[in-house]
Amino acid sequence: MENKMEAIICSNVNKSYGKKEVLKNIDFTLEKGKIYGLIGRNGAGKTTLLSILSAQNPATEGNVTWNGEKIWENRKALDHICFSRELSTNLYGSGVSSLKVKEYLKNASYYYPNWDQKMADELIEKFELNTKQRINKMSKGMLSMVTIIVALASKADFTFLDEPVAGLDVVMREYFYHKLMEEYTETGRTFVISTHIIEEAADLMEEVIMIKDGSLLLKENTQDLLERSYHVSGLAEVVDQAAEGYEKHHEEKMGRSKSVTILLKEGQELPKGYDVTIQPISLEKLFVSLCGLDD
Ligand SMILES: Nc1ncnc2c1ncn2[C@@H]1O[C@H](COP(=O)(O)OP(=O)(O)OP(=O)(O)O)[C@@H](O)[C@H]1O
Repeated sequence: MENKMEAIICSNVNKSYGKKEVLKNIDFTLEKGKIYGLIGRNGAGKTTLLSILSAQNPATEGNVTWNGEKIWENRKALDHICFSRELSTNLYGSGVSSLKVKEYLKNASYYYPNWDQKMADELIEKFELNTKQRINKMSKGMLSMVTIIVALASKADFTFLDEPVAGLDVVMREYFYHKLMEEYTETGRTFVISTHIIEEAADLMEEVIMIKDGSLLLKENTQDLLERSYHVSGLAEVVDQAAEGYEKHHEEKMGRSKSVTILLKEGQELPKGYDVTIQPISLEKLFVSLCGLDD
């Protein structure tokens, strides 16, 4: 199949609600054929960003383009973009919550031009969903299943999922990760997945997009990022000497001991010759170091 997928470019996007700036100068490119992990603390701006990237919400300033075209009110561009929003049982006023699952999926099938009913049916069966059930009678995990079905069956080139595994049990989470990888490998679609369960999904993320207080903290290949991130611990004064000149985060003192996370810059090597312990760090720990309470 001809690969027609192109990049989505987010240029200097700002979003304010009244005086509150929720997104500040977000500037990045989503390349075709990648799985991105979008991580940030509660309220960091992840959902707002995804809603702007899919033209469900207007930016206050800045632009989002697909294949060079602005996506806002652009049906052609939006045919290639799916943001399967988190459902809840009390979507007041939207009319969605009183729909039966099959009605909700039917609507989605009309909206997405490449809708794959076979895939939707397969997922419904695996998730053991009763499609006659109304959205407002479903459990949190079941609601996640419905949003996953819409995302995968949409076949959209750029597909965004907002905390897709919220409420799913571990068996279903594993199944979702497996299905996502399978779909990604077969089609080369682009996925952006926000999640708070970082470690579980870390292996899936080719790139990490980290948002902190509405700003883009980093966007980097996951492997590269982890290969330059280390935890240094030992006697406080020795750690201070060893970490001199490095980008430091999340310094923690415990009596005479201390630990710090360092991020190597390009060409920088690990400290040598100091009596300290230097260990690689997990993505989750790195996230806490960069976005945690103490920094
Ligand atoms: N419609 C709105 N009106 C006013 N403020 C809003 C609105 N939607 C979001 N916000 C605010 O924008 C900020 C970012 O919210 P957003 O939902 O994008 O964060 P998030 O990173 O997805 O959080 P979480 O991980 O908790 O889901 C929050 O401070 C939130 O209160």
